[in-house]
Amino acid sequence: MKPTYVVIGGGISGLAAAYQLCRRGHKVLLAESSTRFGGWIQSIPLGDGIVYETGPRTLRPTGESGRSTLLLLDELDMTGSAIAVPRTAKAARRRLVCIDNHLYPIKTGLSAFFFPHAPFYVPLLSVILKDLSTSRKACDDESLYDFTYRRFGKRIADNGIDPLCRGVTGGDAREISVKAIFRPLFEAEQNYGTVFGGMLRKVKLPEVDIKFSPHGTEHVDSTSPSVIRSRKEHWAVWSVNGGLQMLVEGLLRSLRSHQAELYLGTPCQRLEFRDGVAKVDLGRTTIQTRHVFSAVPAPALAGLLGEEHYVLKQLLNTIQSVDMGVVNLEYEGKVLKREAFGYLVPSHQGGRALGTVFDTCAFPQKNSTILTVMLGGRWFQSVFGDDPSSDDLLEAAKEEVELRLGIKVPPKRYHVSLHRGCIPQHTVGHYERLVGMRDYIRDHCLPLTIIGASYDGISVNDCIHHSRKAVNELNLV
Ligand SMILES: Cc1cc2nc3c(=O)[nH]c(=O)nc-3n(C[C@H](O)[C@H](O)[C@H](O)COP(=O)(O)OP(=O)(O)OC[C@H]3O[C@@H](n4cnc5c(N)ncnc54)[C@H](O)[C@@H]3O)c2cc1C
Ligand SMILES: C=Cc1c2[nH]c(c1C)Cc1[nH]c(c(CCC(=O)O)c1C)Cc1[nH]c(c(C)c1CCC(=O)O)Cc1[nH]c(c(C)c1C=C)C2
Repeated sequence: MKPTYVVIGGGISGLAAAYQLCRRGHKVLLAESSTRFGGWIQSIPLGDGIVYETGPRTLRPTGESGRSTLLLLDELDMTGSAIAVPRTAKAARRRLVCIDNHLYPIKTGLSAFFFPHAPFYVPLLSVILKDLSTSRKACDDESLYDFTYRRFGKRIADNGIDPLCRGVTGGDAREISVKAIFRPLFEAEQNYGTVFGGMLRKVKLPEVDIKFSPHGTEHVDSTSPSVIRSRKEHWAVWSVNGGLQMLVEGLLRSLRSHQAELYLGTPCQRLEFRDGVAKVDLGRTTIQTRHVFSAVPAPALAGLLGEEHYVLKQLLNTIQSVDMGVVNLEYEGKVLKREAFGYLVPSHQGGRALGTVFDTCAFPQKNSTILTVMLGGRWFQSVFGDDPSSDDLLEAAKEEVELRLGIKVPPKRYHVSLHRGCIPQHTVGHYERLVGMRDYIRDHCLPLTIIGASYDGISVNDCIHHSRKAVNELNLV
């Protein structure tokens, strides 16, 4: 009889790992502490066909991990359920930055190249020249802000990179590792001296793509119908009909058909390792397994380990996450003056919002306009205190859309979420600490694999890709 492998955490990372284990013919037990699967992926259907996303909403089709998710969609027989925004659509292309309550599109055309425009106020040509004339600083890592300030100048760092970082990590570019967002740019400087020079050489040498890849080169099948479709139709971003939760449902269907044991309301309470066997304490029962996949946030895993693993616990506890208020606002008819993906607010503008997504520009829903205001992030405590109410968050979101978008009418419906610790912060030195964690696990022969947004990337694509890769790379019996 085959041994049962245990996965703890039923977010997308845990589900993807369990799915891959099942595909490889293994028996799986998946334990999730909450009352639902999906983790931060949560789509709320309102009954009349309208769906709100309270977590992720768009996926990129490109890159190794982007193609992994498309391949998964095909494997789940869900090829037809993808909904996509082409690169030519304003809802994908136009990303706005808010400065002094004005919304400026980030221009990349010829005029932006030669003439200064808000929000950068410098021609892009001078940004390139600054990079080409700045000498290399050899280092293992640097903050995203310091890197871009040094190579591209203050305006790009303050009005481009700082808001971009808020719009991806909810965090502060002065703390986030450049490798978390711009690893190819960082490596271009380290390997070739300048970013633009390095990127040009990368274009000429296809194998450099492999070198830049932070996590190896697993082949993803490019004959996948969804990958082919995404290229033919020039997808910029995509989602799933009915919301990203449908991807979770697809994985669950497959897991059930493989007789995986799926437990909700079952927190792992302790993890012990002895003689190459893991003891997983699930409260009601304790399971012994040859290998456990931890897909819970890093500090949650630290809390499960005994003091004998003090060094690993300390490393895991360095990966802290930020809190976010997410407020979905729905209006009757069209209330936006222009189509766009949404806007971001640089940190130097202060305020409580990180930015707002114009959901229905990308994916129209009936006659409604749906906006999602993202609040707080790294600044959550300082702007909302310890314990804001849903009303506080709703008021902050309504004030935000009135101030920046001129929307004075009350929303027809809304949904408020307070996501505690929702986005892990990959701060300067993260990837070196990650090596330390994996070395510890290997050197102590722990039958443990760490997967999830805390480690190798926060996007849904990265979570899926690295979970499946982790299963493939292990020599399981
Ligand atoms: C508001 C928001 C917007 C986002 N937007 C995007 C986007 O547009 N595109 C994109 O690609 N990504 C986006 N992301 C990021 C992405 O959604 C997450 O990084 C990803 O879903 C994390 O998945 P995970 O499975 O690694 O972790 P989680 O979703 O955190 O799952 C971990 C699971 O472990 C469970 N757990 C915790 N402790 C225990 C325990 N002791 N025992 C058992 N179970 C336990 C938790 O309940 C949870 O279900 C967004 C995230 C947020 C919060
Ligand atoms: C305003 C805050 C946030 C918005 N989305 C997120 C936050 C914190 C979370 C988030 N968004 C994306 C990812 C995945 C990153 C990835 O590597 O794919 C996460 C964790 C997608 C994303 N959002 C923006 C960009 C540039 C990306 C990368 C993929 C893509 O190009 O689409 C920018 C952005 N985020 C938000 C807005 C309003 C916005 C731009 C206007 C909301």
